[in-house]
Amino acid sequence: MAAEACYQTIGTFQSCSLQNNFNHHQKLQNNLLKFMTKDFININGLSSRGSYHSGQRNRGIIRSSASQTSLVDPVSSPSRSDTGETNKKSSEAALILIRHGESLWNEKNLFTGCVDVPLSKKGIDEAIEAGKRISSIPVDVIFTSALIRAQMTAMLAMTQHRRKKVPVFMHNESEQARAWSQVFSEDTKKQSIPVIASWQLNERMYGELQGLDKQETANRYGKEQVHVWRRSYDIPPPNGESLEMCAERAVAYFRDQIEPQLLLGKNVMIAAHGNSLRSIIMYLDKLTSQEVISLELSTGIPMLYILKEGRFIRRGSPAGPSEAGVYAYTRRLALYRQKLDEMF
Ligand SMILES: O=C(O)[C@H](O)COP(=O)(O)O
Repeated sequence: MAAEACYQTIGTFQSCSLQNNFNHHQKLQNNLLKFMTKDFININGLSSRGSYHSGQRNRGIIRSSASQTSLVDPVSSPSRSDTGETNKKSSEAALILIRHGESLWNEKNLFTGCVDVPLSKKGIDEAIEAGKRISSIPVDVIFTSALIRAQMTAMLAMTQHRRKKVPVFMHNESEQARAWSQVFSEDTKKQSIPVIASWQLNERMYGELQGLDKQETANRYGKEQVHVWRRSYDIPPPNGESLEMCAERAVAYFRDQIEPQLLLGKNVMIAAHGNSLRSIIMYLDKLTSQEVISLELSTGIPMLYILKEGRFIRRGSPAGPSEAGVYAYTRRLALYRQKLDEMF
């Protein structure tokens, strides 16, 4: 089916009120799954410049190797961990990436890097809005950085989640921390989402630029030099990290600690930073070092991937809590959302 007609089908699907018109929804859902096994339209996802921005509808077709065969085969059950099943290897999992909301130093246009500053009021609002946009997508475990702006973003976003599980920070920094933060109720554990903070997901360390005003720095060193420090792949700022160096730690952590969770069928949210996420997206989308330098991430915009049989398929950014189109991406997400509608 032509992409345009498929897009219109999604549009019709979105106009369907999921709560009270299940039969119509089911019929549309089946039709849509049929259509979307061929071409996938990236809704609100990558713009032509390779950036993720809110509210941008992109009718471009993104063909990934997986979507050229079947989009995502319907799976029988919603999130396995929701059904209490053991950690059996699953063929599919959702991955949500969110760059932290605006920080107080973003607001002042200061280089931040690994300096630990909180969100601004706007950043708090962005985090809550991001939470609304992913409120019906399953989350079984959250990874974040050691920096408060990413941690605040994760926690604020989860206040909007419909499943109402409680994110619980894991404290493994010492034996005593682990012992003193234990939970002794299996039921309570089932109603919790572990949050794991690691420095490997921190923003790139900006060295001697940290705390400097970006405009003043351009005035002092020249616009071109600052652009090279900010957006080259392998040239670090003075005594700081290059994107390549940031990618070495962030991608290694993703592959060692996060990807195994996804392969077990766990649905994951990562709340992190512009450059640590750019390096992870470089890995997920198999971007070259040339392609990644033009990738920009807005603060607080969630991005959805589906891991399907070992392949990451980009799904773009859910436009809003009622974005039925997101759930058309895979039957499993649609079933999860239907289960939430029944539960709450
Ligand atoms: O650390 C910072 O200053 C920002 O979060 C990211 O800055 P950049 O967009 O200049 O890499």
